[in-house]
Amino acid sequence: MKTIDELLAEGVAGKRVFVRADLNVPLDGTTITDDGRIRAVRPTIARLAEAGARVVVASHLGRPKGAPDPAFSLAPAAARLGELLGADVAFATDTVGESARATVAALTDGQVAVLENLRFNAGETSKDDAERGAFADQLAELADVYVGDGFGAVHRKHASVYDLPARLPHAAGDLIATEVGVLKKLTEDVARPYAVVLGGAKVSDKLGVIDHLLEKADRILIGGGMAYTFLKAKGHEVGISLLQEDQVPAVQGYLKRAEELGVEFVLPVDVLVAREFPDLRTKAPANPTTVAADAIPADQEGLDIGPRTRELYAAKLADAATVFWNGPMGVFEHPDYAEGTKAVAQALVDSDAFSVVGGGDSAAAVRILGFDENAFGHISTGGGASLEYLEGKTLPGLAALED
Ligand SMILES: Nc1ncnc2c1ncn2[C@@H]1O[C@H](COP(=O)(O)OP(=O)(O)O)[C@@H](O)[C@H]1O
Ligand SMILES: O=C(OP(=O)(O)O)[C@H](O)COP(=O)(O)O
Repeated sequence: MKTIDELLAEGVAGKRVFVRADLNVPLDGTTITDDGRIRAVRPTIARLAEAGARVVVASHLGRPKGAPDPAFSLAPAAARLGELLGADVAFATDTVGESARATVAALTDGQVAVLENLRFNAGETSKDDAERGAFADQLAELADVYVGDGFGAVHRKHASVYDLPARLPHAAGDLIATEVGVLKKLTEDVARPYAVVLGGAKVSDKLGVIDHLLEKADRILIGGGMAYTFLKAKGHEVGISLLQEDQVPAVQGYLKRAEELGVEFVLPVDVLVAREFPDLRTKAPANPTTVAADAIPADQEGLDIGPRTRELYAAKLADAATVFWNGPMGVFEHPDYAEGTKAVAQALVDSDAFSVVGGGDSAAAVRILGFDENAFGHISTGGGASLEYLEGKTLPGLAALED
């Protein structure tokens, strides 16, 4: 892959450089609750701008349905990027339309613009090659050079990630270079015991990676929304908790194979439950109750691991030499459900293990809950992306950057 250093050596002054970033930051209304992903890509954008490029930054935010939706606007992220760069950042109110074309045409050397959310266009995520290609053609008109630096999205075969770099001279940004450098070590030479902690809400996306992790990890700890499909697979009722019913047979297969391979699966022994999902805006008290993991009431939802599970997980992480963690243990955005995630973060801080925390929300959780980023081996901007990298899969957004 061509690096930013090589690109700068060739000269970018006056060129329109398209930077595919991952500015998918957590928002409370229009307030960014954690700007880690913007800070992570800032150096690449700054270096290009300082070298006189006309930088066109593009990203997705959330999962809008292929049409404009103000709740998923990138305007707050563009404003924050401007603050971090200490420069005016222009914002196009569409992605490939009149506003984008005019905004890019008005850029002078060294200036930065952000386009509106790529996923406001159905072509971005389409499974149809022609539809994605047509959108990539429109994006290609806005740039002379492509820089891939949205590590969190490199596992997505999307127009801006996969099809666009095929249409323009391309290079990998500094963030992708750093992320791949750290994760590569975990695939080559991992100190044991190697523990993997999985949680979060993107259950269907991430259950599949377990199949491969069984070959790599010594211990797999399951929490967050992921836990309930496992508890169901063990024959327990999970009430109205997040459940991937169609994956239950696959999970039963993982549990069986783990036993055969001598991989230890650690599941919650107790959970915090409530009748309703908490209000994340008002943070009104949720008054959860603690129940055994095999006694979740039919009308209640599991929203965090319980106190006995916190202790169990801390003990299972204490003697690990390597830990990879993706996915919060509970709905950490609400204080009543943050203790499980805090306990795992604290266990990593306390242990001597080399720890990698990956994922937009997991990385945000660690910072929002007050932990020092430097207490972890590496905080990755990608959850699904790093899991699929560790799985050994060819990631579309990395393959597309090869020479
Ligand atoms: N038991 C649960 N039920 C529903 N959502 C959960 C549960 N536990 C955690 N979550 C949610 O998971 C989200 C993060 O999941 P995910 O996107 O998979 O992680 P990451 O961004 O770190 O890869 C958080 O917003 C959190 O509130
Ligand atoms: O947040 C992201 O991934 P992550 O939650 O796995 O870290 C990326 O921005 C990718 O988003 P997507 O999972 O909607 O494609």
